[in-house]
Amino acid sequence: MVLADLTAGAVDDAERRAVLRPLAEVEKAALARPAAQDALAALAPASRVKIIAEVKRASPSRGALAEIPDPAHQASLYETGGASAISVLTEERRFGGSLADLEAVTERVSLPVLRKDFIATPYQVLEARAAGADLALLIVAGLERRTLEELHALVLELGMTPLVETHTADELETAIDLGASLIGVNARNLSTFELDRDLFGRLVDRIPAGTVKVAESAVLAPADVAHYRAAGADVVLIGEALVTGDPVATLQSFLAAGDERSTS
Ligand SMILES: O=P(O)(O)OC[C@@H](O)[C@@H](O)c1c[nH]c2ccccc12
Repeated sequence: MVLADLTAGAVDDAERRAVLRPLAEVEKAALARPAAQDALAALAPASRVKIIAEVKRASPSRGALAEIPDPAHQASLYETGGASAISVLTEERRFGGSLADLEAVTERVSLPVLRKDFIATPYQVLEARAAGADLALLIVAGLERRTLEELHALVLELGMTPLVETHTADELETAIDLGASLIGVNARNLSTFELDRDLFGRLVDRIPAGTVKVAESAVLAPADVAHYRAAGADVVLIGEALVTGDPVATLQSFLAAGDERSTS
């Protein structure tokens, strides 16, 4: 199973980092940071769709996407283009990211920043905060229930916002049980890499009012943003289209597409 491999690899890499930088040290750095931003407020439902713009060099399903020699510059273009938050892929093996990318981005932009990785240990959550992240991704499919609960609690304890990612009705139920305030539905199955752009629309009615709803992946054109917005997305998370095209112009056209009233 691919998701299990990705998670095992990410945990392995974190264990290697922990040899050089023990947990107590990272914890100290995490607690010394100024408070995390209120990402939930930044992503709250509004008259306009909001975008989490992702810094992403590659992916196992799409291969190499963009070099991104200066991730902080890329993120600052996202800020200029009207993004509401930034996502930084820190997984090294298949996505070509790093914690250094995350740190560079949090130093440069004033928007809330998400650590996008296969987080499965408290160490990785502490690393996220120590690097200045305001949000941390937790993928329901990749985690045992107890671990998910522990990590969710730790993210909150550190003042960050968990983005709880789901891909099935069962996973969504788990996210809701957890009390997640920010729930994502990923159109991409992380084990088969198949895409289902209509999944968000099929699951959205199960998400309780008061939860911020994020549609993740598969936005390549303005019409895809309009599609997710019409289905009820408060926020859309976009990577590939922003790293392969002009980030500012693309964001502006995507935000405008979200304004269009659906006729169906
Ligand atoms: O590049 P896209 O199709 O716009 O997708 C962005 C984002 O949703 C995707 O990178 C993603 C969603 N969930 C993840 C979990 C791990 C790694 C990556 C992801």
